[in-house]
Amino acid sequence: MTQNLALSSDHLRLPPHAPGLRIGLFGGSFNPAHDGHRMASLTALRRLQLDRVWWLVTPGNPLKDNAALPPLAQRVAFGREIADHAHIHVTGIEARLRTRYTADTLRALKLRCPGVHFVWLMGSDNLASFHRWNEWRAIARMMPIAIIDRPGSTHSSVASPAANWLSRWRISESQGAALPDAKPPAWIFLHGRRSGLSSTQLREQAESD
Ligand SMILES: Nc1ncnc2c1ncn2[C@@H]1O[C@H](COP(=O)(O)OP(=O)(O)OP(=O)(O)O)[C@@H](O)[C@H]1O
Ligand SMILES: O=C(O)c1ccc[n+]([C@@H]2O[C@H](COP(=O)([O-])O)[C@@H](O)[C@H]2O)c1
Repeated sequence: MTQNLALSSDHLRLPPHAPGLRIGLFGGSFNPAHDGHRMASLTALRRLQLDRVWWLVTPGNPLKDNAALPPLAQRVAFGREIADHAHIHVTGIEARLRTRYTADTLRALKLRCPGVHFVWLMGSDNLASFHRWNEWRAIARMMPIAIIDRPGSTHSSVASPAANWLSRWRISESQGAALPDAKPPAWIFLHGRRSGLSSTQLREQAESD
């Protein structure tokens, strides 16, 4: 079988999609998934008027030590239990795409899903370190971005090098519904109900039990 056939859309088992749909892409280690991920997804669904959010459970964040990362299938299965929502699809698609860097994943998804209005979603802690990601400016040119506020990183994120570079393309929070149709670069910072939950905290709790 050729590489192309191996990577055909059917084989990739992408969640249902169609031209015109508005889909938020929420990448993460999900080690483990928690209610903060769910709350952030619900905020994005509502405020950006998305049709779906796909959780892209990474085989391994390229900037993290993944030696102790549980298997992808386990993190996806638990993610599905936590998400428990008709409009949130939890997938390990990066393993099937054989991509690790977000820029490569987004390029591959755009190619395979023509006409879909994708938005990259991330918590504010990730905006604070976004300038360390591979091809981060290219990511911002590929699709609109929505940042979801998270306790502990509100100020560091908006003062970060990436936020500084992106500042001229920031749209007002009241314009969330327009973001999925906006020509990138375009981004928004969503404030609202926040969750202080983190996977680190849950792993530490599990270790001390
Ligand atoms: N409580 C939260 N509120 C908003 N966004 C969150 C929250 N927790 C995680 N996120 C976002 O979800 C995405 C995936 O995060 P990840 O799976 O690394 O969870 P985490 O809790 O940050 O994990 P860890 O503590 O191991 O770093 C990231 O964009 C992250 O910013
Ligand atoms: O592409 C990169 O360089 C890159 C660097 C750091 C993180 N990411 C992605 O950011 C998402 C959040 O990662 P994490 O581990 O903070 O949940 C996840 O999809 C990672 O693959 C991507």
